[in-house]
Amino acid sequence: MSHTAAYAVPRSPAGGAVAARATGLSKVYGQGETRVAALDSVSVEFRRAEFTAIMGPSGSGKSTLMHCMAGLDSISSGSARIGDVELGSLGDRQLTRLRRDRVGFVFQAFNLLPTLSALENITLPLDIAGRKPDPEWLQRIVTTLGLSGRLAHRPSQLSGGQQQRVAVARALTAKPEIVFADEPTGNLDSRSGAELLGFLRESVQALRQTIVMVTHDPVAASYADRVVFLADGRIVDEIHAPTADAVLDRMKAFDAKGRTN
Ligand SMILES: Nc1ncnc2c1ncn2[C@@H]1O[C@H](COP(=O)(O)OP(=O)(O)OP(=O)(O)O)[C@@H](O)[C@H]1O
Repeated sequence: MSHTAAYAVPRSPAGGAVAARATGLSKVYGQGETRVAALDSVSVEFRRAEFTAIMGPSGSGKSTLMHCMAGLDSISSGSARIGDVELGSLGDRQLTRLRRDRVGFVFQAFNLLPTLSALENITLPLDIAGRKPDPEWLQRIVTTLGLSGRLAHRPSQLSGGQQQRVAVARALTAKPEIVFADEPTGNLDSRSGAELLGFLRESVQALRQTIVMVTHDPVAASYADRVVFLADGRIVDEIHAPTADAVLDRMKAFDAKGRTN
Protein backbone atom coordinates (compact mmCIF):
# COMPACT_ATOMS: atom_id res chain seq x y z
CA MET A 1 0.00 0.00 0.00
CA SER A 2 1.34 3.43 -0.85
CA HIS A 3 1.98 5.92 1.92
CA THR A 4 -0.85 8.24 0.89
CA ALA A 5 -3.38 5.46 0.39
CA ALA A 6 -3.07 4.50 4.06
CA TYR A 7 -5.55 7.21 5.05
CA ALA A 8 -9.22 7.55 4.20
CA VAL A 9 -9.58 10.63 2.03
CA PRO A 10 -12.94 12.38 1.63
CA ARG A 11 -14.11 13.37 -1.86
CA SER A 12 -15.06 16.91 -2.69
CA PRO A 13 -18.31 17.59 -4.58
CA ALA A 14 -16.15 18.52 -7.61
CA GLY A 15 -14.72 15.00 -7.62
CA GLY A 16 -11.14 15.59 -6.44
CA ALA A 17 -9.98 14.17 -3.13
CA VAL A 18 -9.87 16.74 -0.35
CA ALA A 19 -6.53 16.96 1.48
CA ALA A 20 -7.73 19.57 4.01
CA ARG A 21 -10.92 21.45 4.69
CA ALA A 22 -12.11 24.32 6.90
CA THR A 23 -15.82 24.63 7.63
CA GLY A 24 -17.17 27.74 9.40
CA LEU A 25 -13.73 28.15 10.93
CA SER A 26 -13.41 31.09 13.32
CA LYS A 27 -10.44 32.17 15.37
CA VAL A 28 -10.61 34.84 18.04
CA TYR A 29 -7.56 36.18 19.85
CA GLY A 30 -7.82 37.96 23.19
CA GLN A 31 -11.00 39.25 24.82
CA GLY A 32 -12.72 42.48 25.77
CA GLU A 33 -10.91 45.47 24.29
CA THR A 34 -8.10 43.35 22.85
CA ARG A 35 -10.46 40.91 21.13
CA VAL A 36 -9.53 40.27 17.47
CA ALA A 37 -11.60 38.04 15.18
CA ALA A 38 -8.69 36.86 12.99
CA LEU A 39 -10.90 34.37 11.08
CA ASP A 40 -14.64 34.80 10.70
CA SER A 41 -16.44 31.63 9.63
CA VAL A 42 -14.06 30.59 6.85
CA SER A 43 -15.04 27.64 4.68
CA VAL A 44 -12.49 26.43 2.15
CA GLU A 45 -11.14 23.16 0.85
CA PHE A 46 -7.74 22.21 -0.48
CA ARG A 47 -7.89 19.41 -3.01
CA ARG A 48 -5.20 16.81 -3.39
CA ALA A 49 -2.53 17.61 -6.00
CA GLU A 50 -3.67 21.23 -6.08
CA PHE A 51 -1.47 24.28 -5.47
CA THR A 52 -3.36 27.06 -3.68
CA ALA A 53 -2.05 30.54 -2.93
CA ILE A 54 -3.60 32.54 -0.10
CA MET A 55 -3.45 36.31 -0.52
CA GLY A 56 -4.87 39.35 1.21
CA PRO A 57 -3.85 42.54 3.00
CA SER A 58 -1.66 42.51 6.09
CA GLY A 59 -3.69 41.33 9.09
CA SER A 60 -6.40 39.67 6.94
CA GLY A 61 -5.84 36.27 8.60
CA LYS A 62 -3.64 34.39 6.10
CA SER A 63 -1.11 33.06 8.59
CA THR A 64 -3.82 32.33 11.14
CA LEU A 65 -5.74 30.25 8.58
CA MET A 66 -2.63 28.28 7.73
CA HIS A 67 -1.67 27.76 11.37
CA CYS A 68 -5.19 26.59 12.29
CA MET A 69 -5.32 24.20 9.29
CA ALA A 70 -1.87 22.83 10.12
CA GLY A 71 -2.77 22.14 13.75
CA LEU A 72 -0.28 24.74 15.01
CA ASP A 73 -2.96 26.95 16.55
CA SER A 74 -6.27 26.09 18.24
CA ILE A 75 -9.56 27.11 16.63
CA SER A 76 -12.35 29.02 18.41
CA SER A 77 -15.29 27.47 16.52
CA GLY A 78 -16.09 25.56 13.36
CA SER A 79 -13.98 22.77 12.03
CA ALA A 80 -10.56 22.13 10.50
CA ARG A 81 -9.75 18.75 8.98
CA ILE A 82 -6.69 17.12 7.49
CA GLY A 83 -8.07 14.29 5.35
CA ASP A 84 -10.85 12.86 7.48
CA VAL A 85 -9.32 13.88 10.81
CA GLU A 86 -11.02 16.64 12.79
CA LEU A 87 -8.16 18.58 14.40
CA GLY A 88 -10.32 19.84 17.28
CA SER A 89 -10.89 16.26 18.41
CA LEU A 90 -7.20 15.54 18.89
CA GLY A 91 -5.17 15.86 22.09
CA ASP A 92 -1.71 17.46 22.10
CA ARG A 93 0.18 14.22 21.47
CA GLN A 94 -2.14 13.16 18.66
CA LEU A 95 -1.78 16.61 17.09
CA THR A 96 2.00 16.41 17.31
CA ARG A 97 1.91 13.01 15.63
CA LEU A 98 -0.45 14.22 12.90
CA ARG A 99 1.80 17.18 12.14
CA ARG A 100 4.84 14.92 12.07
CA ASP A 101 3.32 12.21 9.89
CA ARG A 102 0.97 14.05 7.55
CA VAL A 103 1.91 17.72 7.27
CA GLY A 104 4.97 19.49 5.85
CA PHE A 105 5.98 23.05 6.69
CA VAL A 106 8.07 25.69 4.96
CA PHE A 107 8.41 28.93 6.87
CA GLN A 108 10.35 32.10 6.16
CA ALA A 109 12.71 31.36 9.02
CA PHE A 110 14.01 28.08 7.69
CA ASN A 111 14.49 26.54 11.16
CA LEU A 112 17.50 24.52 10.03
CA LEU A 113 19.71 23.14 12.80
CA PRO A 114 23.15 24.78 12.47
CA THR A 115 25.19 21.79 13.67
CA LEU A 116 23.64 19.33 11.19
CA SER A 117 24.54 18.91 7.53
CA ALA A 118 22.02 19.72 4.81
CA LEU A 119 21.23 16.01 4.40
CA GLU A 120 20.80 15.51 8.15
CA ASN A 121 18.48 18.51 8.27
CA ILE A 122 16.43 17.11 5.39
CA THR A 123 15.97 13.70 7.02
CA LEU A 124 15.60 14.97 10.60
CA PRO A 125 11.78 14.78 10.80
CA LEU A 126 11.87 11.20 9.51
CA ASP A 127 14.67 10.30 11.93
CA ILE A 128 12.62 11.68 14.82
CA ALA A 129 9.64 9.63 13.63
CA GLY A 130 11.85 6.51 13.45
CA ARG A 131 11.25 6.22 9.69
CA LYS A 132 13.73 5.75 6.87
CA PRO A 133 13.59 8.00 3.80
CA ASP A 134 12.59 6.41 0.50
CA PRO A 135 16.00 6.61 -1.25
CA GLU A 136 14.59 7.13 -4.76
CA TRP A 137 12.23 9.85 -3.59
CA LEU A 138 14.97 11.59 -1.60
CA GLN A 139 17.26 11.44 -4.63
CA ARG A 140 14.58 12.94 -6.86
CA ILE A 141 13.88 15.82 -4.49
CA VAL A 142 17.57 16.56 -3.91
CA THR A 143 18.34 16.47 -7.65
CA THR A 144 15.32 18.57 -8.63
CA LEU A 145 16.21 21.16 -6.02
CA GLY A 146 19.85 21.25 -7.17
CA LEU A 147 21.20 20.24 -3.77
CA SER A 148 23.22 17.15 -4.75
CA GLY A 149 26.58 18.88 -4.33
CA ARG A 150 25.64 20.54 -1.06
CA LEU A 151 24.41 17.71 1.12
CA ALA A 152 27.47 17.61 3.40
CA HIS A 153 27.41 21.38 3.97
CA ARG A 154 26.13 22.99 7.16
CA PRO A 155 23.46 25.71 6.84
CA SER A 156 26.06 28.46 7.51
CA GLN A 157 27.96 27.24 4.41
CA LEU A 158 24.89 27.60 2.19
CA SER A 159 23.36 30.65 0.53
CA GLY A 160 19.93 31.86 1.65
CA GLY A 161 18.35 30.30 -1.45
CA GLN A 162 20.08 26.98 -0.82
CA GLN A 163 18.96 27.01 2.83
CA GLN A 164 15.41 27.64 1.67
CA ARG A 165 15.65 24.71 -0.76
CA VAL A 166 16.89 22.49 2.08
CA ALA A 167 13.81 23.56 4.07
CA VAL A 168 11.59 22.64 1.10
CA ALA A 169 13.35 19.27 0.70
CA ARG A 170 12.81 18.61 4.42
CA ALA A 171 9.09 19.39 4.07
CA LEU A 172 8.65 17.06 1.07
CA THR A 173 10.86 14.11 1.98
CA ALA A 174 8.34 12.55 4.36
CA LYS A 175 5.70 12.64 1.54
CA PRO A 176 3.25 14.66 3.61
CA GLU A 177 -0.39 14.79 2.59
CA ILE A 178 -0.22 18.56 2.52
CA VAL A 179 2.51 21.20 2.64
CA PHE A 180 1.88 24.62 4.19
CA ALA A 181 4.33 27.31 3.06
CA ASP A 182 4.34 30.80 4.60
CA GLU A 183 5.98 33.28 2.20
CA PRO A 184 8.50 30.66 1.08
CA THR A 185 10.15 33.06 -1.38
CA GLY A 186 10.16 36.03 1.01
CA ASN A 187 13.92 35.89 1.59
CA LEU A 188 14.99 34.94 -1.91
CA ASP A 189 16.19 36.93 -4.91
CA SER A 190 13.88 36.70 -7.90
CA ARG A 191 15.85 33.95 -9.65
CA SER A 192 16.05 31.66 -6.59
CA GLY A 193 12.41 32.44 -5.90
CA ALA A 194 11.41 31.45 -9.43
CA GLU A 195 13.38 28.20 -9.13
CA LEU A 196 11.72 27.34 -5.85
CA LEU A 197 8.24 28.13 -7.15
CA GLY A 198 8.96 26.08 -10.27
CA PHE A 199 9.85 23.15 -8.05
CA LEU A 200 6.71 23.54 -5.94
CA ARG A 201 4.67 23.63 -9.16
CA GLU A 202 6.42 20.50 -10.43
CA SER A 203 5.92 18.70 -7.13
CA VAL A 204 2.20 19.29 -7.56
CA GLN A 205 2.06 18.31 -11.24
CA ALA A 206 4.51 15.42 -11.33
CA LEU A 207 4.48 14.19 -7.74
CA ARG A 208 0.83 14.98 -6.85
CA GLN A 209 1.83 17.00 -3.82
CA THR A 210 -0.77 19.30 -2.23
CA ILE A 211 0.51 22.79 -1.42
CA VAL A 212 -1.01 25.77 0.35
CA MET A 213 1.16 28.89 0.17
CA VAL A 214 0.72 32.32 1.72
CA THR A 215 2.21 35.07 -0.42
CA HIS A 216 2.02 38.82 -1.05
CA ASP A 217 3.57 38.47 -4.49
CA PRO A 218 1.27 38.23 -7.56
CA VAL A 219 4.05 36.54 -9.56
CA ALA A 220 4.49 33.86 -6.88
CA ALA A 221 0.70 33.41 -6.78
CA SER A 222 0.64 32.86 -10.56
CA TYR A 223 2.45 29.53 -10.06
CA ALA A 224 -0.59 28.24 -8.15
CA ASP A 225 -3.70 26.51 -9.56
CA ARG A 226 -5.91 28.97 -7.74
CA VAL A 227 -5.69 32.00 -5.52
CA VAL A 228 -7.94 32.49 -2.50
CA PHE A 229 -8.28 36.07 -1.26
CA LEU A 230 -8.85 36.90 2.40
CA ALA A 231 -10.00 40.25 3.82
CA ASP A 232 -10.87 40.89 7.47
CA GLY A 233 -10.80 37.19 8.28
CA ARG A 234 -13.18 36.19 5.47
CA ILE A 235 -12.72 34.65 2.06
CA VAL A 236 -13.80 37.30 -0.39
CA ASP A 237 -12.71 35.97 -3.79
CA GLU A 238 -11.02 33.19 -5.70
CA ILE A 239 -9.23 33.00 -9.09
CA HIS A 240 -8.51 29.77 -10.96
CA ALA A 241 -5.49 29.39 -13.27
CA PRO A 242 -4.26 32.83 -12.20
CA THR A 243 -1.89 35.05 -14.15
CA ALA A 244 0.19 37.63 -12.29
CA ASP A 245 -1.74 40.40 -14.08
CA ALA A 246 -5.12 38.96 -13.10
CA VAL A 247 -3.99 38.71 -9.47
CA LEU A 248 -2.65 42.25 -9.52
CA ASP A 249 -5.89 43.59 -11.03
CA ARG A 250 -7.92 41.85 -8.34
CA MET A 251 -5.66 43.26 -5.61
CA LYS A 252 -6.05 46.78 -7.05
CA ALA A 253 -9.82 46.35 -7.13
CA PHE A 254 -9.80 45.41 -3.43
CA ASP A 255 -7.64 48.42 -2.61
CA ALA A 256 -9.98 50.77 -4.47
CA LYS A 257 -13.00 49.24 -2.74
CA GLY A 258 -11.26 49.55 0.65
CA ARG A 259 -10.68 53.25 0.02
CA THR A 260 -14.28 53.97 -0.90
CA ASN A 261 -15.77 52.04 2.05
N1 LIG B 1 -1.17 35.58 18.75
C1 LIG B 1 -1.99 36.60 18.46
N2 LIG B 1 -2.57 37.30 19.43
C2 LIG B 1 -3.43 38.32 19.16
N3 LIG B 1 -3.77 38.69 17.91
C3 LIG B 1 -3.21 38.03 16.89
C4 LIG B 1 -2.28 36.95 17.10
N4 LIG B 1 -1.90 36.47 15.89
C5 LIG B 1 -2.54 37.22 14.97
N5 LIG B 1 -3.32 38.14 15.55
C6 LIG B 1 -4.19 39.12 14.88
O1 LIG B 1 -5.03 38.41 13.99
C7 LIG B 1 -5.18 39.12 12.75
C8 LIG B 1 -4.73 38.24 11.60
O2 LIG B 1 -3.33 38.03 11.69
P1 LIG B 1 -2.52 37.16 10.63
O3 LIG B 1 -1.10 37.08 11.11
O4 LIG B 1 -3.22 35.88 10.38
O5 LIG B 1 -2.60 38.08 9.33
P2 LIG B 1 -1.83 37.94 7.93
O6 LIG B 1 -2.86 38.11 6.88
O7 LIG B 1 -1.02 36.70 7.91
O8 LIG B 1 -0.92 39.24 7.99
P3 LIG B 1 0.53 39.54 7.35
O9 LIG B 1 0.34 39.56 5.87
O10 LIG B 1 0.85 40.89 7.90
O11 LIG B 1 1.48 38.46 7.82
C9 LIG B 1 -4.37 40.39 12.90
O12 LIG B 1 -5.26 41.45 13.28
C10 LIG B 1 -3.40 40.10 14.02
O13 LIG B 1 -3.06 41.26 14.73
